[in-house]
Amino acid sequence: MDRANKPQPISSPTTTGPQPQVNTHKDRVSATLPTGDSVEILLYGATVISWKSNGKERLWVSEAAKLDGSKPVRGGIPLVFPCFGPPPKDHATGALPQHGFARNSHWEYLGSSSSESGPLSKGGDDSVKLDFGLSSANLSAEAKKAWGYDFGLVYSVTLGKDGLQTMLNVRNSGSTAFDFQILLHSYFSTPSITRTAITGLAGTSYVDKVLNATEHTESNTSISITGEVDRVYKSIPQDTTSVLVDGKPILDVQRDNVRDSVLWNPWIEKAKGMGDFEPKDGYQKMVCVEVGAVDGWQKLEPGETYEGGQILRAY
Ligand SMILES: O=P(O)(O)OC[C@H]1O[C@@H](O)[C@H](O)[C@@H](O)[C@@H]1O
Repeated sequence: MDRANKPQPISSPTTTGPQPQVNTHKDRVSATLPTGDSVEILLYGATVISWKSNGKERLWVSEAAKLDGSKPVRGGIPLVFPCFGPPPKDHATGALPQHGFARNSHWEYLGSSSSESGPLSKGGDDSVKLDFGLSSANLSAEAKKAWGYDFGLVYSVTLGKDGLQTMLNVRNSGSTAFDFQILLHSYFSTPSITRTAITGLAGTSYVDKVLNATEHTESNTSISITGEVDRVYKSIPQDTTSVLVDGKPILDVQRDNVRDSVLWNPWIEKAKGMGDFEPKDGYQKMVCVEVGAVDGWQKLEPGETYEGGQILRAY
């Protein structure tokens, strides 16, 4: 599929040269580059549960997160598909749980491809791409009953020396068109929420779920988080949303073929209400910037594919 404005990939994996290290375990896959940067993905939900760059963990995962497949992971990068939030009851996704079934389905590891174009000291662009698949054929009976379309998802997680790319490819493999939404529900780690700001959303309209889903326009070039935040920014003109600490960027989140983003921090009361959110003051150490296509629905005709995702760059 050709896309206008397709960002440069973080590196281009080839099949030649020595391979970065990939380890597969019963319930997860991890990869490490010669730089020491690493990524770990749980097969349950194809949830990225760790991304280390320059020696630092960049994702926040609750200490009480369930990693045993009993519920979606509270932290990392859960995948939201085919509906975001509680689905409208009169929609084809209406019988699905909040955020759909992708984050609580068992995905298949499809394999890896990697590259090493030169020594790191000379700027080699080592990268490794890990692919995960989920299709209607291996969906739980419950999810199948609630959303009976034929589909194939391939989720590609590419770790490069310059960042992490996560892309979801959706294919309609049936004979009926379907509507869907996607969202990469990334929980980023920050040393202190009071020192954190978000940029790259100015001038964008958003739905504020904390204020009865009313619509507003973002007037701040730099957004501080001083209480519960749950906003859906729509059709964002800028490509990149950044997380800053003490005024300096620690992370860029670049949208690829998706135009919306959710900004979420549960703050004190909501964190208290979530059994799997620990420590309770952990809201001070995380912020969710969730890129996706959640304003309205994407429609896929039989045989069509859609691809969208993000490139994360850490500083
Ligand atoms: O508790 P869940 O289902 O993981 O959802 C967490 C949050 O996810 C965000 O994407 C939603 O905008 C919030 O409304 C929601 O509370």
